Amino acid sequence: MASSPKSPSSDDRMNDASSTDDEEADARRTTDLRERDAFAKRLRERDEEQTKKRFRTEPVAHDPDRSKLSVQDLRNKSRRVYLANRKDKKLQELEDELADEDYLFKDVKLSKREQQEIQAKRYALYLAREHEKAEQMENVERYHMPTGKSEDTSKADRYREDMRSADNKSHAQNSDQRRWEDEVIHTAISHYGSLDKEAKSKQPKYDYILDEEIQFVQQLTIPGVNEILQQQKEKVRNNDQQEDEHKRKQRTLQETRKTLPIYQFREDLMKAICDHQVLIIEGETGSGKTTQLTQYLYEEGYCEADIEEDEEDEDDDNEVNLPGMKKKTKKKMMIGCTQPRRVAAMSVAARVAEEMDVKLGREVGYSIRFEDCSSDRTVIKYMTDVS
Ligand SMILES: Nc1ncnc2c1ncn2[C@@H]1O[C@H](COP(=O)(O)OP(=O)(O)OP(=O)(O)O)[C@@H](O)[C@H]1O
Repeated sequence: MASSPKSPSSDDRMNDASSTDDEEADARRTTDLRERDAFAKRLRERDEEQTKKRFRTEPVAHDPDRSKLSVQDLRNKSRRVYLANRKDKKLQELEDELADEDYLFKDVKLSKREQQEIQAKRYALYLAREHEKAEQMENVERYHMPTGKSEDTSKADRYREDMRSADNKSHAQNSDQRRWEDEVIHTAISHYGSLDKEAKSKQPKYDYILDEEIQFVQQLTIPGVNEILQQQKEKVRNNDQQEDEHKRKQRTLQETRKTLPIYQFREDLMKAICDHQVLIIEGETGSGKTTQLTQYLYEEGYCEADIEEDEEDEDDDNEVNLPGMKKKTKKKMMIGCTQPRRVAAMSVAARVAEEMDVKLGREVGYSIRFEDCSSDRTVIKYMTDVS
């Protein structure tokens, strides 16, 4: 016999209703919590996107080379990076400045100095850009000739080596190319032990001073008053010394002239020359015939002769010229001396110029084939027979 299902009592119905309500409330809470978390996550992500991160704390990979770097190396590297950035900044500034000047003073008439300044800036910018281009060409991957020096040989080389590995990845510290170079360099260097090795190692080691450093220091050093005075004194002293030296040399030359055999016959020779039209003088070689006789004649006044002129000089107002009276003027004459060889003519002329303390080619000169080293002032002239 089928029994009819038992209809739920009012209590049961109430219980059922309350459990359903609880479940719904739980589900709502869970959903709320999930939505809150999602919202908080979205907010965090958005904030992160909008925040500028100045410092990224990334884990530093262990680099064995890094630990070898000394503080000085690090300083150098940091300085290099700073200088590179600074250069870019300064160039940009210069470019902007020139653009501003172009824009502002395009139609204004600038003074010469201002124009020169702008031109100088433009030229500096041009040079800097060209330098940059050249640097880019340097970075092109290519074979670098090994220098044959180890890295700690010199500061300059170390710097170059460093730049090389930074420029070119294929030349990095552990690359094949680099290892091969190091190996070749190592085999090319001989190592010998020495007895005084210990003593040498105790000697103070000096660092290389680069030219740039010297210039840098010199530029910073402004000479003081005492230094300027010292420099001036030194200049005066040098001039005095030079003058003294010149005087001493002249004195020696004049004394040497007097020691020549011909010197003691000077008076007799001058008299004989005065009395005779043609004179043959015979003397030992080196006795002074060529160098001294010409000078004696000059010193006796044979280069200046009184010449009588018929024409009256109109320019000279002070002189009274009577009609028919002949006027006497001084005229420069030249003493000529022939030499068998061109070299002899040149050499003797140089010696006589030195003894007379004049410049070769002025008062004393020479004339040889294809070359005439004399002037209107020349009074003693040496020449070869054909010239
Ligand atoms: N070019 C010279 N540089 C230095 N000294 C020179 C030069 N020419 C001549 N003398 C010096 O001058 C001196 C006189 O030389 P000089 O030529 O006048 O002699 P010389 O009698 O003409 O000889 P020679 O008969 O060989 O021509 C020489 O002893 C020599 O010491």
